[in-house]
Amino acid sequence: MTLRNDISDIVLSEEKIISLAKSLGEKITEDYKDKNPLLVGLLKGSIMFMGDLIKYIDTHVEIDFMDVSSYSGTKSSGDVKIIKDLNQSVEDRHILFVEDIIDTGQTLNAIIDLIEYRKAASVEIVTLLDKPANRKVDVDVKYVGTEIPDGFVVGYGLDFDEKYRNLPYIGLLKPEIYQ
Ligand SMILES: O=P(O)(O)OC[C@H]1O[C@H](OP(=O)(O)OP(=O)(O)O)[C@H](O)[C@@H]1O
Ligand code: HPA
Ligand SMILES: [Mg+2]
Repeated sequence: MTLRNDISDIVLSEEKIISLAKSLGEKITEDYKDKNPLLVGLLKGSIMFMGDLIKYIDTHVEIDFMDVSSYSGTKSSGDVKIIKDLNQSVEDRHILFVEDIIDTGQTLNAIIDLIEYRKAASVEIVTLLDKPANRKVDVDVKYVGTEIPDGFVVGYGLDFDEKYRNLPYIGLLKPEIYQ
């Protein structure tokens, strides 16, 4: 048995992910020229997307990470825990959050309030995946790779119970794996 056996459909191939990262990177390059933005990846899901995205940004950027978590299995507890905070001040910095997926919206909603309170010059979000069907709180997302329908996806950083992050594509997890 391979990991592929647990996936019913490939939602985004490796090639498609790279082409989305490239077009998002080009837009970000235009919008952030000479602003030296701080790209903040939310661990752990954003690891692969951060790595690919920054290759296509052709202006100076800095990167940092926050570790936040609210999921147990396929369900958000709604309680967003900060496990690791930023290593630096965001005051007067242009902050761009880098996310793998926006689902209920609760993770970013909680973190954006905190970063605005810390007096960032601007705060925007880039996400590879947007799953609007499941939204519980509104989040204003400036850069979206692609929208996906409802269903629990894994791979390319996204997990189910810490597994499947290492798949090089985004796949729909078979319901029998988590039910
Ligand atoms: O919009 P939401 O419903 O809040 O879901 C999105 C968040 O959930 C996942 O993180 P998770 O809490 O599973 O932590 P992880 O990145 O370490 O897997 C994902 O990586 C996003 O950060
Ligand atoms: O569909 C998903 N898959 C993995 N992690 C997630 N976190 C929010 N939604 C998802
Ligand atoms: Mg997770």
